[in-house]
Amino acid sequence: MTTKVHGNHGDFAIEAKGLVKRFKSGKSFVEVLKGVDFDARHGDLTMVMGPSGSGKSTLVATLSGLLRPEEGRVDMLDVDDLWKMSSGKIDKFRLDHCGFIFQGFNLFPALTALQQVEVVLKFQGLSSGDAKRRATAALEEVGLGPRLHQRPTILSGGEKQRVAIARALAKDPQILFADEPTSALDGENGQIVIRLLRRAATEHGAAVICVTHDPRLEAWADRVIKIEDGKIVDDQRHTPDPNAVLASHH
Ligand SMILES: Nc1ncnc2c1ncn2[C@@H]1O[C@H](COP(=O)(O)OP(=O)(O)OP(=O)(O)O)[C@@H](O)[C@H]1O
Repeated sequence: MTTKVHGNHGDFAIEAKGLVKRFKSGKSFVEVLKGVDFDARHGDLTMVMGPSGSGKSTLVATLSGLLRPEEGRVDMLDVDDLWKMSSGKIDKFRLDHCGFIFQGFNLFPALTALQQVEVVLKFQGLSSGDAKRRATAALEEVGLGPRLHQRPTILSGGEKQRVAIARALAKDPQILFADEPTSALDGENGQIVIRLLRRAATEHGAAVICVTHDPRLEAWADRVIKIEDGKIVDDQRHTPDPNAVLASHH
C-alpha cells in the first residue's frame, strides 16, 4: 500500500510561501507568523521544533486549512492556493487527504476503539463493511488488535494515542499532521508513537509534519525545521535512525 501521490508539486506535498498570521491583542495586533516559507516532501518525516509560543501550532493550522493566514499562499497536492478555495472545499480536502494527531487524543468517550476509526471512514463515504475492515486493519497495524472493543476510559494514554494514529492512518492520508503527539506519554509509549509516524512516512509515503518540543525525536526525522518568534531560523536534513531508542525499557 502506498500513498505516494504526486500532485502538481513534484516531490512536495506542501509548498507554502510568505505566511503571515496576526492575532488581535487589545487594540493592536500580534504577528505570530512573520512571512514563513515552508515545504514538506512525500515520504519525509519533517519535524517542526521551537520554543513555546514561537508559532508552531499556528503554522500547522494555516498549512492544514484550519486557520486562514492574513498573507501568503499554501499549495498542497493538486491544489494551488488552498486559501482561495471555499471553506466547504477546504474541509473536503482536509477530510480526503489529511490526517491529524494531537496531544490530547481527541477520542469520543462513548465509542470503542473500532468505532472511533470506523466513524471517520463512514463519514468519508465508505460502506459499513469496508469501514470495519479498514478500521480493523489500521488498529492491528498499531498493535491494538486485542483492544478493538474497548472504550477510551479503560485504555492507557499510549493506547489512546495509538487509536488516534490508527484513525488518522486508516484513510491512508497523503499528509499527516501531528502536534506534540508524544508529550502526554512516557518514553516507552512515546517511542511506539514516533516509530509509527516514521512508518507512515517510509511505508505509506505520507508527508508527516510533526510539531514537537522533544529534541530526542529528531533521531527519527528526515528533516528538522526550527522556528523562533514566527520565523524559520534553521532547516536541516538528517539521516533518520528508525531503530533509535527514546527511553530505556523497564
Ligand atoms: N487564537 C489566538 N488568539 C490570540 N493569540 C493566539 C491565538 N492562537 C495563538 N496565539 C498566540 O500566538 C503565539 C503562538 O502560538 P502557537 O500556539 O502557534 O505557539 P507554539 O509554538 O505552538 O507554542 P506551544 O509550543 O506552547 O504549543 C502565542 O503567543 C499565542 O498566545
